[in-house]
Amino acid sequence: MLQVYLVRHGETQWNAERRIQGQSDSPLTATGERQAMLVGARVRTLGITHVISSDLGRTRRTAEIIADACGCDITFDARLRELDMGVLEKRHIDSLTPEEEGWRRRLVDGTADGRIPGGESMRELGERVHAALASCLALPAGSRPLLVSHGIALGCLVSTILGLPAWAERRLRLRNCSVSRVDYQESLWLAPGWVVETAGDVSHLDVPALDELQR
Ligand SMILES: O=C(O)[C@@H](CO)OP(=O)(O)O
Repeated sequence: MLQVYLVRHGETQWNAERRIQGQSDSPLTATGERQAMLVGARVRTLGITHVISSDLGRTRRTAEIIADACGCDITFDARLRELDMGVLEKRHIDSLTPEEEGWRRRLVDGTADGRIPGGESMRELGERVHAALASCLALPAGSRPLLVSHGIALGCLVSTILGLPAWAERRLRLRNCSVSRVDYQESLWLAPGWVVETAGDVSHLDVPALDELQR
């Protein structure tokens, strides 16, 4: 059975500052670098064969650290990028006007085609992250890939695999450098297709990361 590991990148400067990134970027903090090293130490014995990463800087750096621990090359896939959050990118969460907060809330309150001006809808995000995951099915038999991506992107992926709407991603806390696992099963008896084995495991981190709402 194909097992795919899903890792959110390490803490970044803007995560720590509660600043919206989306497809904008900021570097890992020293904490983020350490988190990535702890993921590497955890997964290096799991037989990871491929590291596939969003091409944004924070995921690239996280993937480099993990791939080094696993002795793998890295493949970059832009479909694993974070949700494009349009005109709100780079903005501090606490600086948003009520109208701007409404744009963000529309993304999480069930409007599949809602979007922040200049940004991407949850429907569009779901389509591309599922396409990226499906690509793992074409890897050689016996492959065990690890995907490095982002909070909303991975939350959307896991939520929709569970049969929840894409916007349920806000109800699933995927902290920095959390490890999730999804398996692809062919069974006719149980639910064929992707199943969630683990979501948001941080037991390998010495200090569980805070997410932007907890800071
Ligand atoms: O883009 C961001 O600001 C956050 C949102 O959750 O995502 P990530 O830090 O995982 O890229």
